[in-house]
Amino acid sequence: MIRLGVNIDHVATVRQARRANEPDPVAAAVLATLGGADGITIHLREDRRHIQDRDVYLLRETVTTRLNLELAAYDEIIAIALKVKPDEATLVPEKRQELTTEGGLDVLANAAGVRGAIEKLKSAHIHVSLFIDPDPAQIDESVRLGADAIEFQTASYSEAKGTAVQHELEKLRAATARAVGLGLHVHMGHGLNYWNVQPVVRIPGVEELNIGHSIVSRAVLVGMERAVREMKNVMQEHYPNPRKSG
Ligand SMILES: CC(=O)[C@@H](O)[C@H](O)COP(=O)(O)O
Ligand SMILES: NCC(=O)COP(=O)(O)O
Repeated sequence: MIRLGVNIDHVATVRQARRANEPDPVAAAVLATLGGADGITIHLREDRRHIQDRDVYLLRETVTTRLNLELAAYDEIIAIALKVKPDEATLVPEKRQELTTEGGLDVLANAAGVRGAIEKLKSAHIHVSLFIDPDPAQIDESVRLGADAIEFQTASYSEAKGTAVQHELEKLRAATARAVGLGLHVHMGHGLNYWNVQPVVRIPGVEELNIGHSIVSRAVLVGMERAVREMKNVMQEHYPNPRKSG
């Protein structure tokens, strides 16, 4: 079965709306875990618009599953990662002016910086993933740079309309097959929700999905534990079961 990493960034977005102390992402992580989350994902942005340094340190102490820290390759943030030692670090692109992450990290254009970041993180025995487009050249370079895993950005798929949806799904299927063939662990994330996740869990070779905004949006209405449980149920219901296929 595919693991679910719950991204709790936007619990912190609600807190930061008033620069208050609640809702606490640490409490959200406990509830997400009770709901069946296989890991917790957080994005410590350079502009600290949501997750704060304090959240990262406390979550390292309290997360009992896997802590995945998303970060851009800024020296300051890498230094925090080396201190905190998350189970996994996912290198992502980042721009202050963006509303949310836009596309995948261009590991070809940023090879030197990405290689340096990977070397530092792996020297601290942190599993490294690269958040990239489902593109053969990006996959091949990720292998050359020494990544343990890649996370295909699914924004292009989640924002697709009409016939483009199947085209984007096919890109994800082909990219996953290529990456698995090259020995990479394959994750996916960005813009996945309770409906568009269904075809994604049927892609052979995907090991983990990182889902945040749609789960937090549901959690605002029904609570985090139930929102995560419902996502796990959708993933399990649509995951290909060899026994079912007869
Ligand atoms: C990399 C990615 O797609 C998300 O995990 C990331 O966290 C998005 O950034 P925001 O959560 O700040 O929108
Ligand atoms: N890397 C994707 C992630 O962690 C969550 O993205 P989203 O579901 O908040 O769009």
